[in-house]
Amino acid sequence: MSKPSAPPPPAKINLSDPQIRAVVAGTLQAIWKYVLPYKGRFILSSVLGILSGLFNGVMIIGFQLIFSLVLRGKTTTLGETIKLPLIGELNPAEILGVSSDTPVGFTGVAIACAFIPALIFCRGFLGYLSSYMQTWVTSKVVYQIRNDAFRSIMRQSPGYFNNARTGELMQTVISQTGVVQRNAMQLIQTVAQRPVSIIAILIPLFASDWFFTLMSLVIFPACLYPILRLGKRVRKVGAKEEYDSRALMSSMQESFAGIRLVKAYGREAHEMDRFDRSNASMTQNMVRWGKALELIGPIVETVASFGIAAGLVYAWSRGVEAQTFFVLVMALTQIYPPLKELSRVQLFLQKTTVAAGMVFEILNRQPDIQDAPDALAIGRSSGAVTFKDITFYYRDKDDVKKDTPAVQDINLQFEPGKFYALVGRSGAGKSTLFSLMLRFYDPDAGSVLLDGRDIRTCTQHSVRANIGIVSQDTFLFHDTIRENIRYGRLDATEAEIIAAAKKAHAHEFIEQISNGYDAIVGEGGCNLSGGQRQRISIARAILRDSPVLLLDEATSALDTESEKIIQEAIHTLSAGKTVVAIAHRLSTILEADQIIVMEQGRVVDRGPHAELLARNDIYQNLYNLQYSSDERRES
Ligand SMILES: Nc1ncnc2c1ncn2[C@@H]1O[C@H](COP(=O)(O)OP(=O)(O)OP(=O)(O)O)[C@@H](O)[C@H]1O
Repeated sequence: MSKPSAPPPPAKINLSDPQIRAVVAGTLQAIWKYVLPYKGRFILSSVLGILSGLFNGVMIIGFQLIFSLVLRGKTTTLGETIKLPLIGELNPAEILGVSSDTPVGFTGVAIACAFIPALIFCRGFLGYLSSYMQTWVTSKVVYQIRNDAFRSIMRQSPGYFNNARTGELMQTVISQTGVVQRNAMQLIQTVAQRPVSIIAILIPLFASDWFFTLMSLVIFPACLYPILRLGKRVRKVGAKEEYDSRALMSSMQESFAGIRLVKAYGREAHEMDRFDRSNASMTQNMVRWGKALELIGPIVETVASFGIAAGLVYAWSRGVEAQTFFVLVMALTQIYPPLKELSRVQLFLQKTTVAAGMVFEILNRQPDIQDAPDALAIGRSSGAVTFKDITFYYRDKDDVKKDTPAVQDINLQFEPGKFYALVGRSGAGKSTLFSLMLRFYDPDAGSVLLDGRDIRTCTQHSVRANIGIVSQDTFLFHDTIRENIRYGRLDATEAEIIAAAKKAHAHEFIEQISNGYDAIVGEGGCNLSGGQRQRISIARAILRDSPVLLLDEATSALDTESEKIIQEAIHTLSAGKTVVAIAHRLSTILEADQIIVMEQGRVVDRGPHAELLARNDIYQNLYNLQYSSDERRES
C-alpha cells in the first residue's frame, strides 16, 4: 500500500489576481445555481438578516432614549428634552401629553428599562429566523450537491476508478460538501448582513458625535496590517487541512478494505503508524488554523480599545454627557463583531473555494464513456457478439496511452447459444475482452457488435442488461442473502429469488444457516465460504437471465465437492445463452464449442481441444502447465 497521494493543496487565493478571481466567481456562480430553486427562502433569510442588521440602529436610538430617561438622576422630569441621533430633540412630556414637571419616577424607569430586553429580543429573534432560514437553504443545497456528486461518481466509467482513490472520493462527497455548507453560510451572513449592521450602527453614531466616531474608527486601518498577515498564514494552513483530511480518509479506507491482509501479515502497528502520521499532521494544521483564526479577534479588539481610551479623554475635554458616551462606546463595541467577521471574508471565501473546487471537479467531470445523443435502448438480444478489428490501449491517469496495446486486431464471432473458452497466459488480454464487451472502455480501433449493431450506438444500460457476469472475485453487499440475490433483478419476487437459489444449488445451504435468506452475509460476504459466495453470485446471474454470460472462473481450486456443485449451477445458468468463459478448468475447456487461444493481446488460434493440442505450441504449453493437473485430479 502506497502512501496516500492526494493532490497537493491548491495555490493560495489571491483575490487581486484576475485568474483567481475568475475561479472564485465561477465557484460562487456554481453554488448559486444550486441555491436558485430555493431563492424565495434565500431572499427571505437575507431580508430578515438585513432587518436584524438595521435593527442595530434602532437599538442605539432606543438605548440613547432609555439612558437619557434613566441616567440623569432622580429629579429628572418628562419635560426635559432629550437629544437623539437622527431624530433630534424630543420632549417626552409633550409626546405623552402630560405636564412638563411630571417626574420620570420608578414606574417610568421600570417601563423604560423593560424596553431593553424587548429590543435585544427583537434583534435576536430576527437574527435567529434569518440564520434558521439560511441553515435550511444551505442544508438543502448541500443535500443536492452531495447527491449529484455521488451520481457523478457512479456515472464515471470503470477506467476512472483505476486511478481514483476511494477514500478521497468519499471524503470529497461527505466532508468537503460540509465545508462548503458551513463556510458558504458564514460567507452569506458576512457579506449580506454585516455591512448593513455596520452602516446601521454608524449612521446614529455619526449623527450623535461625528468626531468621536471618526476618531474611534481611524484606528481600524491600523488593524488591517496584522490581520492581513495572519490571514495569509491561515489561508495556507486552511488549504492544507483539506489535503490532509483526504489523505487521512484514504489511509483509513485502505486499512479497513484490506483488513484481512493487514491481519494476516500482522501489520496492525504499521497501519496505525500510517494513520497516526496523517492524523497528527491534520491535527497540527487544525490547531494552527484555529490559533491563527482566533488571534484575529483579540488583535482587532486590542487595537480598537486604544480608540476607546482616547475617546474617553476626548469626552472629558468636550464635556460629553455620561449617557451619550455610554451609548457611543456600546455602539462602537457592537460594530466590532461584524467588522471582525468582515475581516474573515477572505478566509471563508478561501475555504469555500478550495472545498467547492474539489466537489465541483467531481460534479463537472464528464464520464469517459457516454451514451451517444441518439443512442438506442435495445431490447433483449439474441446473444450474438462480434469483435471486429479491435485494438485497445489502456491509459494512465493523464490519459496517456500505454506503449503496447492490451488487445490487438481481434476478430471474433460469438454465436447465440454457444459456449466459448478463452485461454491464455496471465496478461494475454482475456479480461480486457470482457471489459470491451461490457463497454467499460471504447476500443481505439474496430467495434464490438451485439446482434450486428455497434454497441456505441446503444445505451450502455441496455447493452449491459444483455450481459451477465459471474466473476472469480464475487462481490456481495453487507446485506441479507435475499437482497444480494435480488440485486440481479430488483423487482424479483420471493418465489423467483428462491427458484434462482435452487437452480444455483444455494438454497440447501441457505436453509441450513440461521436466519436463512435473512442472514447478513457480512462485509464482502465474509460470513460465507468462497463456494457459497460463488453460488449466491450465480443465483444473482440466474435472476438476471441475460442472453450473454461472461464467466471468469476462479483460479483457486475449490474442493472437489464444491467445484462439482458450482459446475452444475453454472450449467443451469448457461443453458440457452452465449457463454464466454475465461477458463481455468479442463472440464470447461472440454465442454466448449470453441477454444480461443490468446497470447500478448492477440488471438493466435481457435478450435476444439484435441485439434489445438495437436497443432498449437502455446496451447500445449498452457495445457501442460495449467490443465493437465486437472486431468490427473479428475481421473
Ligand atoms: N486497468 C488497467 N490499466 C492498465 N493496464 C492494464 C489494466 N488492466 C490490464 N492491463 C494490462 O493489459 C494487459 C491485458 O490484461 P488482462 O487483464 O486483459 O489479461 P488477462 O489475460 O485477463 O490476465 P489474467 O489471466 O491474469 O487475468 C496486461 O498487460 C495488463 O497489464
